[in-house]
Amino acid sequence: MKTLEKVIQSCISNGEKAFVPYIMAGDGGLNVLNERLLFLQELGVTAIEIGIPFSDPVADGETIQQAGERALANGTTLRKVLDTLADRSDKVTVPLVIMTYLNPVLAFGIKEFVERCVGVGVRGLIIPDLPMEESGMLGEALVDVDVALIPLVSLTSPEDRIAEIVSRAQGFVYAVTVNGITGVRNSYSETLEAHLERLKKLSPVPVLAGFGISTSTQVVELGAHTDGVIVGSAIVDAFHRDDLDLIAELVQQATSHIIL
Ligand SMILES: O=P(O)(O)OC[C@@H](O)[C@@H](O)c1c[nH]c2ccccc12
Repeated sequence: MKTLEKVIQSCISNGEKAFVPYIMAGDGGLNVLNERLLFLQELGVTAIEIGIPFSDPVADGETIQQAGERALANGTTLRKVLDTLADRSDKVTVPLVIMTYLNPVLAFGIKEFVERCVGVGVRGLIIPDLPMEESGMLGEALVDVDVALIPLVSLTSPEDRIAEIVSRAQGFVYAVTVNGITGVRNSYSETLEAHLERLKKLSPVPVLAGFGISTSTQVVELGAHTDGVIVGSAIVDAFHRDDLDLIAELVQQATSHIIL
C-alpha cells in the first residue's frame, strides 16, 4: 500500500475523517509555498493538494483560475514548483499531492516528471484531464514508486465505469460532488449522498469528496458519507486575502467535527 493511502487509512482507523486542503503553487509567490505547507500541516491536515498553474484550466472556477493567473504572472512553472518543494524543511512531513493538467507533465516528460516527484517526496498525483483509458502511460511509470495516481469519479459516471476506475485507484478516489467546475456552492444534488455511499461500497481505497465544499457545515455533511473531504477555493481565497485565521478556523472546526 502506498504512503498516501496508509496515512488516510490510519486516520480512518482512529475514527477520524481525512481533511485535504488545496493550494495554488506560486500564488503569492513561490517563496511562500513552503511556509504555507508548514502552516497547514501544523493545523493538522491529513495531506495537501498543490495545484500547478496552467493556462487552460478547464476544470477550474473563477477563484482558482485567478489564483492560477497570478501564479503564472509571477513566473511559476512545474519545474520551479518541484525545485521549491525540494528545498522545504524536514519539518514538512505531511503527504503532498500534485494536481496538474496533463500538458505540463507531457512537456516535462513523463519519466523525468515521475523521477522528480519521487525525488522530492510527492506522494500522489491528480490529473483531471487524463482519461482512464489513457492513464496507463503514467500508471506504468508509477507501479514501483510511492506515488499514487488518484482518479476522479464524477456524478455522471456509469456504474460499470465507476467499478473499473475504483479497481485501479491508488491513494484515494476523488469523488467530484458537482457537475461542473471548482468553486464555492450553496447546495448539492439530491442524489449526491446515495452516489457517495455507493462509491464507498464499491471502492477498495478511501473515498474523499471535493468541489464546492467551503464551510465547516458542508465538511461535516459530506464527511458523513465519505472518508474525508477536499477544500480548494475557500482556502485559496483566504490565503489570497491573508486571512490565516479563517483557514485555521475552517480546518479546526472541520477536524474537530468530523471525528465519528
Ligand atoms: O475549489 P473547490 O470547489 O473547493 O474544489 C476543490 C479543488 O479546488 C481542488 O481539488 C482542485 C482544484 N483544481 C482542480 C481541478 C480538477 C480536480 C480538482 C481540482
